Parts: sequence; C-alpha cells; structure tokens
Amino acid sequence: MFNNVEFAKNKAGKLKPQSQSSHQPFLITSLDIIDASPVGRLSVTCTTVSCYNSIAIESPEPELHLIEGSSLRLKYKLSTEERKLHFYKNNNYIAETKNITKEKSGVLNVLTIKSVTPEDKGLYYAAFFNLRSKVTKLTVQAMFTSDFDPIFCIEGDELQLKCSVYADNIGVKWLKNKTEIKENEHISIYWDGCNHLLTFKSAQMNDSGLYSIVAGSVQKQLSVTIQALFKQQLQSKTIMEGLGVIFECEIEKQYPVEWFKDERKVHDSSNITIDAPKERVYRLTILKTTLENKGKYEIKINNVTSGADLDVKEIPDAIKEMSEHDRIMFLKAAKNGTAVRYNIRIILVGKEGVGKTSLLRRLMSEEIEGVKSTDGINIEVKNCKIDLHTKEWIFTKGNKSPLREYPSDQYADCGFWDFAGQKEFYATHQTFLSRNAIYLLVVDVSEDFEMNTFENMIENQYDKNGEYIDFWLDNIHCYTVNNTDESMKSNLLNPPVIIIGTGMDKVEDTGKTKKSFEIYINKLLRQHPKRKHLRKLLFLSNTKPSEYKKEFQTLRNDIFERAKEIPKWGDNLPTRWICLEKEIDRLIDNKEFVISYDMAKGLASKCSFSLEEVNLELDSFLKYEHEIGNLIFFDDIKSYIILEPKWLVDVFKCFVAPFQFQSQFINMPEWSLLQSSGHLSKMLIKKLFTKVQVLNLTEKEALALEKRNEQKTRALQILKEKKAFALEERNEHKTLAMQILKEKKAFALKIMEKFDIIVKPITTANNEEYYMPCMMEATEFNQILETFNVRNNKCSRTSWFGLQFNFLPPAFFNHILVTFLKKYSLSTVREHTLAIYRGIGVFNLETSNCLKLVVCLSENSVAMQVWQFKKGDGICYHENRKYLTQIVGFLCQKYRINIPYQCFLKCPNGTHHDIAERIYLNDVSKTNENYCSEHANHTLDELRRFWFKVCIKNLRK
Ligand SMILES: Nc1nc2c(ncn2[C@@H]2O[C@H](COP(=O)(O)OP(=O)(O)OP(=O)(O)O)[C@@H](O)[C@H]2O)c(=O)[nH]1
Repeated sequence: MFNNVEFAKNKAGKLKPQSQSSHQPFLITSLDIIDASPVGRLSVTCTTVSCYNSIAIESPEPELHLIEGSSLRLKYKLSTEERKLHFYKNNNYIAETKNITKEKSGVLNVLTIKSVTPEDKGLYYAAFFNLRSKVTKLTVQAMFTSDFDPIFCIEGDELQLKCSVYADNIGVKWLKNKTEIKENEHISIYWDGCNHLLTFKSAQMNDSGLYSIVAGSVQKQLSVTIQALFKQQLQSKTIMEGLGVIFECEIEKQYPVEWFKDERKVHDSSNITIDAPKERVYRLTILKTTLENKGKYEIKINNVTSGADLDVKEIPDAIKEMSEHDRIMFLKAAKNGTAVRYNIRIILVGKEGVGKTSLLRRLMSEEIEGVKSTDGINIEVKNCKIDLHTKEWIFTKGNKSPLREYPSDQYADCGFWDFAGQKEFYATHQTFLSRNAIYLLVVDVSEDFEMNTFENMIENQYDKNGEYIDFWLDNIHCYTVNNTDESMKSNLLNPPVIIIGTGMDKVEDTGKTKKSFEIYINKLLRQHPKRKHLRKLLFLSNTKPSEYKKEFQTLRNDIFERAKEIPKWGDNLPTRWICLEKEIDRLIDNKEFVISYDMAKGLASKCSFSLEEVNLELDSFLKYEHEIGNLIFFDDIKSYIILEPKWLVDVFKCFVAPFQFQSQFINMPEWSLLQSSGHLSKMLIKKLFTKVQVLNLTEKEALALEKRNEQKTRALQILKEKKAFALEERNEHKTLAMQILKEKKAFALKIMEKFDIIVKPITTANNEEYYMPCMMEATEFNQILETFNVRNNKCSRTSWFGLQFNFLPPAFFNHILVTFLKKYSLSTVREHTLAIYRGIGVFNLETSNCLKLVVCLSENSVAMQVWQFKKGDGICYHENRKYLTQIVGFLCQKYRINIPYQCFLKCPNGTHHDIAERIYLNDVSKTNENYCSEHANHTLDELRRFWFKVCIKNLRK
C-alpha cells in the first residue's frame, strides 16, 4: 500500500500520480475512491499495484544548442527491450512527420528531427507510462536573421532583395525557378558580413515571381511583384498627311522622360510639342503631319520604353491639286478615319470598227457574238473587281453579290470605258479622258497603217491607222501626270498606254505583220516624249482567240500591273467618302445616271458627312470624284451630277452628230441652218432633245423615274393613303416630273456651253441665241475673203500672227474660238448672218466695223490677221496678240493640259495654214534682212510692227 500519493487530473481526464513518495515505478490497475472530501483531494485505495523496480531510462544531455537546418537526434535507452518510449516536447506528444522520425532498436529509442528550425526549440523528454526521462532543453539558432516580406516594385525601378544570416561566414544562394541567379550587367550580388543583397538595376515585368534564398540547408521564399510602369501605353496611329496627331501615355509615377523617333531623340520644334506631364500623362503632339513624320515613336521613362508606329497616309494627288478649302474639307473628313481603296479606270480608244467593244467583252469573259460597230457616238461602261492578292478578276454574273459588296481594301474597282471611234466625238472627248487611267489604244493591224499624219483635221481626213495612233497618243500625252517613283525609275510617263493590235486572224504572215507594225510604231514615235507612255504592244484576234484565251489573261495581268503605276492607286480616303462612293455605285446599278444635287446631299448625310458643312464637304468630295474621273460634276453648274458618262454622251451625240449619222436630221430645216450659219435655233434644240432618250420620257416613264430618282415618298404615300385625291396628286406629280426633265435639259445645255460646244456670242441681241461652230460645214478661206471683199484696194491686211502647236486637239481650238466669241463682236454678212465658220471667226474690232480681226484654225495652228478697211497705218494690235496667248495659257491651266507652241509671223498675203513661210519668233537666225520668199518684199520688221511695240531683238532676249 502507498499512502499519501497525490494525483492530478490529466488532460485526458484520467488520474495520474503527481508525485511519488517512492521512486519505485508502479502500476495502478484499479483505484477505489473512498472519500471525496476535502475538495481537490481524493482518498484512494489501490487494490492492485505492479511495480517495475528494474525499468529505467537513460536520457541525452540536458541542454542542446543547434543551428537551424542541422539535425537533432535524441537517444534514450530503456532498460527493457519490451517497451517503447513516447516522445514529448513541452509536454506535448510528438507525432512523426516527414521531418521527424522515431526509431526503436533494441533498448534504444531515438527521436530525429532532420532539419531543425527555431520553432523546434523547447523541452524534450521521453516517457513510458508515468516513467519519464530527464528533460533536454533544445535551443535553435535561426539561419536568417531578416524577414522575407513580399516586395512590390515599379518596372524600371531598382529592385533589391535583401537577407541577413546569423554569421558572416555563411554563403547565400539566390534562386528563381530552381535556377541560381548569377551576376550580369543587369544583376549584381553583394554581401557585407552577414548581410546579403541581390540587385536588379532596372526591374522588368518578367522579374516578378517567387525567389528562393538558400543558406546552408535552409531555404526561404520571397515573393516579388513588378508593377507595369505604363498604365496606358503609346498607341500606333494612322493619320492622313496634314492632320495633327498626339501620342499619349500614362504612367504610375512621375519621372523624367525622353522621346525618340526611329531611335533619334525628338526635341520640341515648330511642328512638334512635348508637353510637361499632367497627372502622370505624357504627350507628344505633331501639329501637322507630313510623310517624313512616318516612323516608330518611343517614350523612354526610367529605362522602360513604350513604342508605337505612326503611319502617315499621303493625300491623294487629286486632292493636293484642289483648292486649300477642298484640302481642309478632305482633312476634316479624314479625321473620322480613312481607308484605302484601289481604282482602275481603263479607257479603250481607237478608230471605229477596230474591235474595242469585242476586246472589252473578251476581257470581261463575255461572248462577242453580235458585236457590231457602234452607231454614232457612244460609250459602253463595264465594271469588275480584281482581287489584290490572287489577281483574280470578278465579274457580276447570275446571282452573285453586287460588286460593291467586295471590300474596297482587298479588291480593286475596275471600270472600263469603251468609246465609239467616230472622230466627231473628238470634239467632246476631253470631258471623258482622265489623267488617272490606263489607255488601251486599239488598232486593227490587218488594215494599212501607213501614216499621212493628221493633215486637214477639220476636213475629216483621218483615214489611216497611223493618224489615229498619233492623234490618240498626242491627246493622252496632254494628260501627262506626276510620275510615281516606279515610273520615274524607268523613265516612263503616265498615263500608261498599251497598244492592242487586233485582227491578227486576218493577216497571212503574223510574224511579219508584228515586225512591220513594231518598226512602224518606232518610226512614228521617234524621240517624241509621247512614246514614254507606251508600255506594250500586244497582238491578238478577238474573233479567233487562242485555245485557252491566254492573250486576254496576259492583258488582264498587264492592266493590273500598270494600274499600280498610276499615282492614285491605293488612295486613302475618308471612310465616309468611300461610303458615299458605294451609295453612288448603288444608284448606277439601278441605272440612275444623273442625280440632283439635293439628292446627293441626302446621300451624303446618310454617309455621316458633317452636318454643319454638308454642302462644303460634298462639293469637295464631288470635285475629287470628278478629278479622278468617277463622275462628272461642275462647281459652277451644280444642279445635277452626272454619274455615268453615258448620260452626257447621249446628250452630246444628238448635237455633235457624225456626218454619216446626220441623215436623221434631213427633215429638219433648222439643221441645215446650223450647218451654214452655226445658229442653233430654239426649235432645233427642242427637236434634238427629243432624240435624247433620257430627256424624252413618256409621262409614265417620267413618273417612274421621278419616284426612283428623288425618292419623294410624299407623292407615293398620298397616292396610297388618300385614294380620293389620287388623280389630282398624280397630276401634280406629273408636273413635277416634267419640271425635272425641263431642268435637266437646261442643265444639259449649260454643260454643252461649258464645254464650248455651243456658245452665246456677245453679238446676238438678246444673248439667248446659241451657236454651234463645230457642226458647221467647212468654208474655203478664199470664199470668206471674197465675201468681205478683202482683196479690194481699200482693204489692207496686217501680217499674220499665229501660234504653232506641237499638237492642237480640235476641241482646244473650239475653246479658243468660243473665248473670242465671248469677248469680241462677230462681224455680220448681209446684215443678219454672223461671220462664223467652221474653224474661222471674223470679229469687229471697233464699232465702225472698219477693222476686222479674223481668227483661223489650221493644221496644229491658230493664226490671226486684221483686215483694215480704213487707213490703218501705224496701228499695233499687240493687245489682241496678247489676248490670244493669254487665252491659250488660261485654257492650258483650266484643262490641265500641256501643249507647247511657238509664235510665228507670216506675210499679209501669205496663206495662214502653209507652214513653209512662217517666221518663228524664237528663231534667232532670222534677221531683219530676211525677206518673205513667197512675195519677197517684206522685211521681218514690217511683219512684226502690227503685233509688237518693242523691238523684236529685245523680245528674243
Ligand atoms: N476578224 C476579226 N474581226 C474582228 C476582230 N475584232 C473585232 N472584229 C469585228 O469587227 C467588228 C467591229 O467590232 P467592234 O468590237 O464593235 O469594234 P469597235 O472598235 O468597238 O467599233 P466602234 O464601236 O465603231 O468604235 C465586229 O463585227 C467584230 O466582230 C478581230 O480581231 N478579228
């Protein structure tokens, strides 16, 4: 029995002896509670007690001091092998973990902690029931004496990772993603005694992550977060040349900055401002971009760079050549975005019946059965698309989607204009020719192509192929445009011309024909600059093509390649302008060939043209479209816009009728009056208009046209809703439609007037009478001399003064003559008939009618002379001479054609059209002693005194 043994209530609620009076181990197998008082003390009776007098525990040292990371082995020896010890730390049972193992081997009980940490410090012992070992006090020295709090750093700033170890002889390794970090130009590793430092000179975004710091066998982790410096990066921009652009970025914290363009530092200049930062927002502004501003822009802040590209789109050439106001309107529209679009205009020219229409059909993959030479003046327009990447040509056939639905940045718009070859049309062709086109000059090589040059143009003698080639190349050369880099390199001129020799099926020896045609073209063009337009000679047969029609595919490829040489290829336009172009295409698809300005305004609003300035922007748009040949618009006759040249051709062809088609006018006495006097009577105008289909609709057609054209739903709605008033409304509507037709007729006349096809000479009393000199029959010059009795002794003639052009397009003379008609009063013959003839006008220089100025067209020349029916000695007509040269200068500017000329004089009785005796004013070999070889009695001074006040020698200087 044991008395006075104290028990304490252990955690598990069991009673355990607290202290023992004897050191003998004992085992209580049953315990009877005898008396429960006093509180906290129990009187117990032990019924069975077993004692293990022989059991003892041998303990490790009472104190141990370890370094973090080293291992701890506590070895306890139990005097019996049969029993196993349990281990405790700070009175808590120690369970096994990866790091903690317990082993028993015979009497040996070992507790192992593989790698100790400071958390392992405490009091350790082993126990077997209430038998306990001695306590071992473990202390652990931490390897790292610093904390490892997460680090936040801004990109570009210096990033430092620090740690301290407990002793100065301990090495530290820095790792990221299990790879040891080594020193390099951006990273330095440093230690000073116990302190270690890893430094990144400029933190990068990819420096974020979890770092490991290893000392001995201890590894710590450190989280690093790099915050992007730029809250808002620079954005790449595309801008139209002339517009301003701002590069802007926002950063986390304010730093000094530097801007670069293509790696060169950018400084403030008159066109570039670099703003001081506002609320961490940095800005570089280019006030007005030019093509030189294209490039890569970068801002460097604290070693971090944000970059963006600036693409400056070139203003289309056509816009550059327009007024300042139009350029401003264009740029305003471009601010809302631009897009690129590719247009190709192909103009087929050549003599009638050479196969232009057939060739066009072949190019469009159509059959040519039933193609006949066109009756009179005509124009056929066809469109297709070309895939810019695959170069595939897409035509609308069957149910395919309309061409306008192909995206304009991936497909080129290809428009063909096929002119009928009748030469009378040449009076008006300038309206349709464009500087931005590819010309297919079609020649039937089976015909005789020997050349006579186009002598006596006025008398309609263009009969040889060569004359046509020469004529068209001269005309096209007038439209020479600025060249692209590409064409400049190859010393070529735009617009490009491809000569297509058709009719190869009709020749016997194709090789010989090709060869002689090539030799012929070479001879024809010699060194003339017009030859630089020529890109290729292609020979084919429209009627008997090769098996796979390869020649037409070759031509398609050539067209596509040539298109790229034209300056307007890939023009960037405001997106809303492209939208309006598509709206116009839609109208053309619906056969609307002419629309009112109001209707165009409606479409422009639909395409988001600026509301306040819709008229101004629309005008600029229309001028541009006119310039590139997409439509016909005149700033001074705005009421209508011609969307398809066919409409204008229809009008022109009823007035400017080729000779062989004039039989249709046989029943019109007014037509013969026109031919003899040039007078275009009101009755004739009315009759001619009846032949223009679009201006001569039935009431029903007019009504339908009106409904479509103007989209005036008002009338329609009323018709629908108020059937009772239907009749009345219809009548009203009909009147409106007729009114529109009347307006269109007036517009057509104005256009013809604008093109100098018809003119109101100032002579006519009420100034309402039109004349059309180009349709008059030719009159012999001698006959005119007779009519005015010029050979009479009372009349003296001045010398001729004239301009000799390299090439004078017939329409150009028309313009000159009409300009004279607007300034000078025409002489009259037999009081009523105006002295106007085909290519000739006789004007009164003063009210007494004693001085008459005659202006004549001859081959490539304009010449004038004054008939003096009074003593005109000493009068100098230098003002009239200047007027002629001024007109030519003005017309060249107006029609943007470049036709060089030289001035000449000729003796009074000489024939103005004969080149032989002309004395050219820039020919210094001629001296005053030169006599006219035709009459051998006038000196140069005698010839010039009529036209020049200053000495001719001075003039040459
Ligand atoms: N043998 C032959 N006949 C051709 C060739 N090309 C066209 N033709 C025929 O010549 C005639 C006139 O052809 P078009 O294509 O209308 O000629 P065009 O140049 O358009 O004529 P215009 O409209 O009057 O200017 C038609 O009967 C065609 O079949 C060709 O290469 N060989």
